[in-house]
Parts: sequence; structure tokens; C-alpha cells
Amino acid sequence: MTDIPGYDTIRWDNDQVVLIDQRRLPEEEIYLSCTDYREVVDAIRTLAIRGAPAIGVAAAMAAALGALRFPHTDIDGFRRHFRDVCQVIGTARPTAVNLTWALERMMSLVAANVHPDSSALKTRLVAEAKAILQEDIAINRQIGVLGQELIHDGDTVLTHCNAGGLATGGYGTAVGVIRAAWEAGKKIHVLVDETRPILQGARLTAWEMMKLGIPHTLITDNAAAALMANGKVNVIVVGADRIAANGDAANKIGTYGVAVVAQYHRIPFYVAAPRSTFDFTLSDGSQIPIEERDPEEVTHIRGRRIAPEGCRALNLAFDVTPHGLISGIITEKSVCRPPLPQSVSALRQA
Ligand SMILES: CSC[C@H]1O[C@H](OP(=O)(O)O)[C@H](O)[C@@H]1O
Repeated sequence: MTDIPGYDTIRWDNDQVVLIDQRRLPEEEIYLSCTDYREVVDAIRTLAIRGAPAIGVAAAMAAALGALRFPHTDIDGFRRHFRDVCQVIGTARPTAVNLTWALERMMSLVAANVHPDSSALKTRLVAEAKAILQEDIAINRQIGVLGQELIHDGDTVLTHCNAGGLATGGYGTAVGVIRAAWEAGKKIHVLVDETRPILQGARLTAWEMMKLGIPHTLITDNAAAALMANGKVNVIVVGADRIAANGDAANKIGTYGVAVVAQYHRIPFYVAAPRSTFDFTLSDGSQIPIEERDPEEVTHIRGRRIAPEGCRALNLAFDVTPHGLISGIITEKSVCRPPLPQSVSALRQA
């Protein structure tokens, strides 16, 4: 079970991957049961499950499903099969590095296997996928422990998109920091950016805030700057999908604008992310692949057209916040402080 009573983001259940369909929230709490890895890939692509750490868990469980579907025991055939399965899963979404990280972790088990028979390996892969889920929850909790020290009693905290239990194994990164501060007894108020076009803030973060009983106010994305200008925001915490070696961080589109305005108004802007979200192979954020999604996600809301027929739309799913705009990156190991290129480099060695 996740850490918020009453729902699971994702779980392994009787050799099926069961996940809450986030496209149906907040009106309906519907679960999808996936018996084939390609169903999980589709769930990731269509944002039935989304959020970098949650995508990593889903990728690992999809790989485990794929392993179980291999009908033979010969190890060479299994290795080829598993490689093909992971290649398909790896195409699900491009920006969140957790997907690649999880697949590499699963593939390393196969590479290290010495048994001539794949039966034991299949069992081991299922156990690894379940372990990745449990580790994510524990890592998120630790991020919360370290991050909540940056939130003070009486603060108004702004967050963008959803980096909560629904975006992770169940506790949350940025929302994990917020809930840890709340659970520490701090009287905070959360400003939730609705986060166009998919409305992860309005549909998912607000839903989580209600479940957690944390005081919050939903705002339109275009209200954030004015609220910062009027002194209504004390601190900002967001998630991340991929962080380069110098601390540049990719997150939901709109995050960069929030960070620029935050610096202008001298408001601390923090990123919360597990170590698995760092991509040390990239020297800076310009190398982070930015997903471009279907323009209909912009021209329609919940399938209802809001722009004229034939109107062109651009749907960039993420943007990159340069490390110079980030006050700190909260990880399970430490809070990386400026100069981030140096502190992130130290994290790499940790
Ligand atoms: C804890 S990572 C959550 C991260 O993922 C979201 O993107 P999407 O909903 O498209 O998967 C957003 O960037 C969040 O900050």
C-alpha cells in the first residue's frame, strides 16, 4: 500500500501490474490491471501513470512482466527476449531518466546471471521490480525529512505540477517535502499551480492535498507571478524529471518561468528529486530530451475542444531550469547547495 491511505499509485499483484488510472482522477479512482508489458508501456505513454519515479517503477514492473511471458527456460533465448522487451519499454517517454535508470538496473541482473536456466532469474526480476517500488517510498521519505527543514512554520509553499505520491512510489518528492513539513506540525499553506495543459496540479496535487488534509489553494498558472510579487509566496518546491551533472533541472513546462520570477522576488526555489533522477552523462540541461506531446492536449480539455478547428498548437511537456536559478536540490543523500555543479558532482561520488 502507498503511504496515503486509500490508494496505490502502482503495485505488483498476482503477477499483474495494477495502477491507478490518473487520467480518471479526481472524479474516479479506477485501477488498470496490466498482464502484458505493452499495456504498461501504453499506460506510461498516455499518462495513466506519470511522474519520473513512478515511471521508473512502472518500467521495472513492465520488464518483470515481459520476463514472465518468456515461455522457455533457455537463458540465451531469454536474454534476447528481455533485451527486446526493454527496448520497447524504453521508448515509452523520453524525458524522465528514471525510466532508463530502472531498465538498466533490471538488465544488469540479467547480465550478471550465471544460471543456465531462466526460471530463477524471472523470479529475481520480479523481486527487483518490487524492491524498486519499496526503495522509492523510503527514498521519498528521506527527501521529506531533509527537505522539510527548509519549510518554516507559517510558510506559504508554491508547487507546480504533481510531484506527489501519484508521481512516485507513493510518498512524493516535492509533495513529500510538503507533507513532511505538515506532519512535523508546521502550519503551512500550499499554493497549487493547476499546470496546463494536462492539469496535474488541479486534478492530482489538489486531490492529494485533500487526502492528506493539507490546507491548499488551487491557482491558475498565470497567477503565480502576481502572488510572488505580492509577497504571498515564501518558498517554492517542485519535482524534476531529469537533472544534468551541473544541476540544470528538467521539469514540467512552466517551471522555468516560476524559477525566473522566484529569483526576481528573492523567493527560495527548491527542486526535490531522488538520485535516480540525475543523469550524470549529461554535462548540462541543453542535452536533456524534451518531450513534445500531441497538440490536442492543448486545443482540448478532457476531450472538449477549446481552440478553433485547425488552430495550430505547440505542446512542450517540459522545460529546463538552469542551476543558477535553483536554491537547492533536495535528495535522499543531502541538500545540494550552490554552486550546484560542484555540489551535484559531490553527490555523484556519494
Ligand atoms: C516526481 S517527478 C514528477 C514530475 O513529472 C511530471 O511530469 P509528467 O506529469 O508529464 O510525468 C512533472 O514534471 C513533475 O514535476
